[in-house]
Amino acid sequence: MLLEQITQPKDLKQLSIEQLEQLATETRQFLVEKLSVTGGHLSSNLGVVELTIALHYLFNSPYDKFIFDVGHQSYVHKMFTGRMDKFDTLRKYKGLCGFVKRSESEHDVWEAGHSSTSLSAAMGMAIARDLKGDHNRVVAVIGDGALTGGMALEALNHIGHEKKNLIVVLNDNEMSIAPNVGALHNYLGKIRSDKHYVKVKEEVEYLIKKIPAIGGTLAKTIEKLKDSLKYMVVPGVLFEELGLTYLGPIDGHNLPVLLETLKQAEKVEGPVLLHVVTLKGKGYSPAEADSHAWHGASPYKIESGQMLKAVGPPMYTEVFSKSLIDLAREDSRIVAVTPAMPGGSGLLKFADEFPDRMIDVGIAEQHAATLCAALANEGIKPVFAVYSTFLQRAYDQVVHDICRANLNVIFAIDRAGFVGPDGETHQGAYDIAFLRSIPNMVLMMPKDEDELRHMMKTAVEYNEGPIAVRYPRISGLGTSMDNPYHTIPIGTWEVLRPGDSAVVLAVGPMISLAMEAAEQLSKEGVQLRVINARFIKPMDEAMLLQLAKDNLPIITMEEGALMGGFGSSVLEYYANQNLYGLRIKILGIPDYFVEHGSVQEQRKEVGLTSERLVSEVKALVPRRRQHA
Ligand SMILES: Cc1ncc(C[n+]2csc(CCOP(=O)(O)OP(=O)(O)O)c2C)c(N)n1
Ligand SMILES: CC(=O)[C@@H](O)[C@H](O)COP(=O)(O)O
Ligand SMILES: [Mg+2]
Repeated sequence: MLLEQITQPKDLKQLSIEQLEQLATETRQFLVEKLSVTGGHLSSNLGVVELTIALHYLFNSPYDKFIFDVGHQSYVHKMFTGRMDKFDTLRKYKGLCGFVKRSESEHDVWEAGHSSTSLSAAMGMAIARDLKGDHNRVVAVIGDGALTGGMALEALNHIGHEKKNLIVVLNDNEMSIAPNVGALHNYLGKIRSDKHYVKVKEEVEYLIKKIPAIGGTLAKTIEKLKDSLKYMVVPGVLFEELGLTYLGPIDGHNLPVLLETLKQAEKVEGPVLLHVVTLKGKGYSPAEADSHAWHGASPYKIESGQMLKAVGPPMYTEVFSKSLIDLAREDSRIVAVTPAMPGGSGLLKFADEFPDRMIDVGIAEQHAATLCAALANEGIKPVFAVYSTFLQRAYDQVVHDICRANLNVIFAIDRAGFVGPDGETHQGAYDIAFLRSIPNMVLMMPKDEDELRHMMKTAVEYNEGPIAVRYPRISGLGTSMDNPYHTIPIGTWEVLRPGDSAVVLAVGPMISLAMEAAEQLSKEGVQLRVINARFIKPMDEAMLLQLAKDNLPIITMEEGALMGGFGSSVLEYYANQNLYGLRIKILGIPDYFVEHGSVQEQRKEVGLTSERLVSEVKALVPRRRQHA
């Protein structure tokens, strides 16, 4: 096994081309075996095996800097940089991160998780290199999906202008998570598949070489035409026009061609874009057949390709999906908008039933947000389906185009709270803090999957401006969902369990933990009142004032950043009401980035547990009341 010989990139350099090809085969076997147990981004990594081998074979990481866009396709890079023995801990608590991670290796020079940042990073590193008088190469690997992200186009604009030496490897597998979309995708498709380009390009290049032999005025004319002739047939003319030298398209699985073209790229003065065509999922037939399903794979049986899905109540995403379809059947104004996450956001069935009312804009959250604003402006009822963490990308559009204009946009914010294996770059930790401070925004979170249905109904019926419902990346509680849809009065909380020793204002999945704690405390004579603080904004002020009158200790509990979160808004409220002297404790995600692991492990790490709540209540309730 060649793989066992590779502990550092320099070990690759001793191998022959045939051995490198053998190494590629062994690498794929390793990935398929390891990820059958851990899960992870299988199809993307299977697609970049030869590319990653070629980069480490030719260049000298970490002196030469490799930047992986998103970073979900960096497993092969991790294998060749001394971390093969850690793959059993991939995306596990305190184990190997599923994205590039500087603390893991000197070869990990740039972290990501969110898409489309690699070209900006490459440009920054190229400018820094030149300012320092260094001469290392800078190589960004960006996918065709990531290239649809606005940041990538901002960076290309700058790269083409500054003409710094850097290499952009466009890994074009025609897929984002789902099939890629957009004009850029269509353009790349034309280059990839139009044999006309290749044929005519060869003839033109042959002709151009012959010009000097023709001589005379004809040669001069053709010479003048040369550039326009070249541009007519050179694929990638878009990139050439932007100031990059375009090379390709080449087969991204053909090692000799990859090596030859990368060597050619290295000699070019200024920025180069090398267009490599790959197959997402290559080498494992289930992933080749459906690279969308195998983008974020759960553990699976290798032979059958059967993923081991958790059994039990539906994920909140599934409940969102079904309720949206139910509501859209009754209301033709409803349109769903997704920034490249139709599968993860639960919109595939919606798209099947309403193909004209599901809009995938590519990895373009900013565009998606303002598109929704304009749809609402024209009387459509847009549902912006977006992960909490990716909504961060569109913050100005939410403020400037949606909330300021007070437009009826519905935000269906999935992956709100801890997300588990994706870790710190993907935690849905900040949407409470960054949304509640925007005027006109309504923000709610259901206690269970049934309440999510009614919150969707409430959102569709709401016509006073933007309204957001956030829900977590977990299964529901198994509550019945037979109740007919009804609306919930905006800004109303509900008492789920009476109690006169202390009060907990719990948000979303924290309610289950609060009910467990209340049960435990009641055995010790402490009656914890549990309130479903289902509207984060506006809060239920009548209930807040009553709680002040009751003068019981109050604990807030949210799976969101403490800084500026729901608990903060409760503290602000009482301070603004000059209601001092209340005993209030706020529980949430502390002020640091929580790394990958399971949701349960992440909650435990930050103390979002029923046990923690029990101890905090006991600390606040006078001893005499504990035995009442
Ligand atoms: C800002 C942002 N939006 C959405 C995502 C979710 N996401 C992760 S990978 C991916 C698709 C990337 O496609 P591509 O760059 O072509 O890489 P491939 O997996 O095809 O190799 C998406 C949409 C993200 N990581 N960041
Ligand atoms: C790499 C990336 O950003 C996505 O693939 C993300 O990992 C999807 O998350 P879910 O698995 O929660 O859909
Ligand atoms: Mg792709």
